[in-house]
Amino acid sequence: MPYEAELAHALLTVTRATLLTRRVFTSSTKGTLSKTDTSPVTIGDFGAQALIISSLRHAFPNDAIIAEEESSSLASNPTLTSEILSLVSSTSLSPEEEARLGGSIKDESQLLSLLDMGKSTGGPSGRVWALDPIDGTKGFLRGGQYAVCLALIEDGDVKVGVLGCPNLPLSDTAPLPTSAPDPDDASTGVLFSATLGGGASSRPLTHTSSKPQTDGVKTIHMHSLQPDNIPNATFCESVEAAHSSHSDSSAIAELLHIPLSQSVRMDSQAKYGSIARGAGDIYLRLPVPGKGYVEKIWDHAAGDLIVREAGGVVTDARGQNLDFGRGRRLEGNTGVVAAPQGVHDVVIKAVREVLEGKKDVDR
Ligand SMILES: Nc1ncnc2c1ncn2[C@@H]1O[C@H](COP(=O)(O)O)[C@@H](OP(=O)(O)O)[C@H]1O
Ligand SMILES: [Mg+2]
Ligand SMILES: [Mg+2]
Ligand SMILES: [Mg+2]
Repeated sequence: MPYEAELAHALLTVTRATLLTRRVFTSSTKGTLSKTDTSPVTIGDFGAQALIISSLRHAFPNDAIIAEEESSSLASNPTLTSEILSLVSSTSLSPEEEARLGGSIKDESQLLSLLDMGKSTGGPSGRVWALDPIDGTKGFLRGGQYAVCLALIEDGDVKVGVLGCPNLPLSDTAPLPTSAPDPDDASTGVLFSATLGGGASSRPLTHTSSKPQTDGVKTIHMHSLQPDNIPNATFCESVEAAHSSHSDSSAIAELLHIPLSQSVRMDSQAKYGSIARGAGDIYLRLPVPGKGYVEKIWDHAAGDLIVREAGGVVTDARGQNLDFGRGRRLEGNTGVVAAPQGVHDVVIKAVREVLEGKKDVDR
């Protein structure tokens, strides 16, 4: 299977990092800092990023890396740096698995330099890994959903995608969660993955060295929805109204005769994983008027491939494919609309009607 080695590595390194973030999630102090753009970052984000970059440098030393965080956000904070080092030093993987990932991080200076190895500018050619160590940091802090996200992009196309979603139900048939997860619940925690042309899968996040990662793997599919059934569809969107316009999504739902009670708000790329396994149908991310925000590739690369491999279509709000070959951001796109193949056209038509109807007013 093409990209077998990359997928196996991505699954293991995302597992190790997600288990680290789970330890921070359940701890009372998360070492939260505010970045220059006022968005939050925690010792969980830094720890997961350092561990994943360290393993990628070990296994694929010639590949470029684009990652969200950088050491300057730590603002030379020695207390937090040493907390992160102790966090990355404790592992629940076996010695063999640790060896596959290149082992642990030695000291603070190695930790800081690893954090800064994700500054590639990307572009249309070559191999680049896109890493979001915690997507949905606000959800992570609120006790909601978050995801550890890693994708391999080659010549602008996503070839491998893995999402670690520790707070989603393990069961593919469980409904979209609407309340805060119970981190002690053994039926919580799932990994989603896909390779281009190889389909999409889910598997339990619960990891012990005696339980290989091939245990419990299931192929996942989106619901096969047809236009007549759209009023029965569930849609999901960001919890944060600043990240996706809630008023536009309500107008679109109304146009499609989808009751608002069928909308679920959740943080992170857990939305992509959820619709890919049929625990929801449509993901809307609608540009907030007047902001001119350009989406980051690490917020979408893994989820885009997982949904497409599960039988869905992912485009921006104008119906264009997401273009991951334009650098660190999705410079050619605005918003995201993901839906099953049978209804994506109809959803885009409604999205365009609502967004273009207000074009002269506020965008
Ligand atoms: N104004 C904005 N519009 C859209 N997305 C935004 C945004 N400001 C921040 N984001 C992104 O939204 C991501 C979270 O998405 P969601 O709202 O679906 O959970 C954040 O990822 P991080 O949490 O990794 O920083 C961040 O990159
Ligand atoms: Mg962030
Ligand atoms: Mg993110
Ligand atoms: Mg993040």
